Amino acid sequence: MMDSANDVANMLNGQNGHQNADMNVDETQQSEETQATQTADGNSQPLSQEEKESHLFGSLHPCNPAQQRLDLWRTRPRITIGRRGDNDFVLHGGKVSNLHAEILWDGKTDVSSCVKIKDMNSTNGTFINGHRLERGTYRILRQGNEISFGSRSSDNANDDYRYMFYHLAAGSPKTGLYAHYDLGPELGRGSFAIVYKAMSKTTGQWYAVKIIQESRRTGRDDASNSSNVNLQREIAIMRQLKHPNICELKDVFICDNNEINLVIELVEGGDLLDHILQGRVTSEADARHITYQLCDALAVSDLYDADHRLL
Ligand SMILES: Nc1ncnc2c1ncn2[C@@H]1O[C@H](COP(=O)(O)OP(=O)(O)OP(=O)(O)O)[C@@H](O)[C@H]1O
Repeated sequence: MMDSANDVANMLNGQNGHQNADMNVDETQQSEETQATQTADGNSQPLSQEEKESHLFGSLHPCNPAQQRLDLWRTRPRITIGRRGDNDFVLHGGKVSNLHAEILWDGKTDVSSCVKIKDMNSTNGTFINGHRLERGTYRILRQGNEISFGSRSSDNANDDYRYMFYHLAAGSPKTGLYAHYDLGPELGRGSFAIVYKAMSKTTGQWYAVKIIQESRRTGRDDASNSSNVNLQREIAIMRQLKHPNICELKDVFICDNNEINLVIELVEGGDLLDHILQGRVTSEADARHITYQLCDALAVSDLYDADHRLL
């Protein structure tokens, strides 16, 4: 059982060479030297940060320099946090409840890896990015979320138990969508897909990523040969479609779990339907202009015999 945040940090420094925010330069250098792998010719090579942290599913980095970094070990997928001594992490703040929150990891080490936090009916609340969780409820913890155990009091700087969450279980992806794109907020949902705003890691340019689940598209979990052939055909057609009123397909990723990720041109400004419902199409001339653009795009897609539902 880990007794306190300090004990955990000390243990990590001693046994695993993990660095605290307040570790001095000499100690840091020494820790990097001791964390080396032996190559065949006897030379040692420093471990990458990812290798050094391969025993962790996440870590909590304090915003308050008086606090220690909290490392979340893979061997302990359920971690309790609170003021009482029997918690995995003991935080002594006046606004921290005896049992304040728990953090749960689903044990996965690929991009589907998920970490969640539960507020354990704390008196002063658990906050994610400044928003208080309802007592006893859960949230998914995402990379970069700020977690606060109890609200920060303005008159006592030490009573600041805010931490930045790092999700380490999945490592950095080497292939697939997540190797090339960082996903941003959800843009919307359709019958088959959830669409996210996404940024190319190489160019910094924004796109829309349509994540299509096989089960939503075909009603089955496994991809049949015929549905795969149809999909490949549709993708081939979409790649060829070039029209100012059709979002250009930039990239396609087909995952092992039959999920399909389409990276397409981002169109900002919202849905046409919302536009109409909000009364922003006011004149016949507006309606004519929109209808013309729709028909023009459909005419081009018809030339390729494309499936309009996928467009
Ligand atoms: N290229 C894009 N740029 C910006 N937002 C998009 C883009 N594509 C889709 N969206 C948003 O995502 C939502 C879902 O899109 P999707 O294409 O999956 O479904 P749909 O065409 O709206 O509905 P259905 O699947 O029922 O035909 C859209 O309503 C829109 O808000």
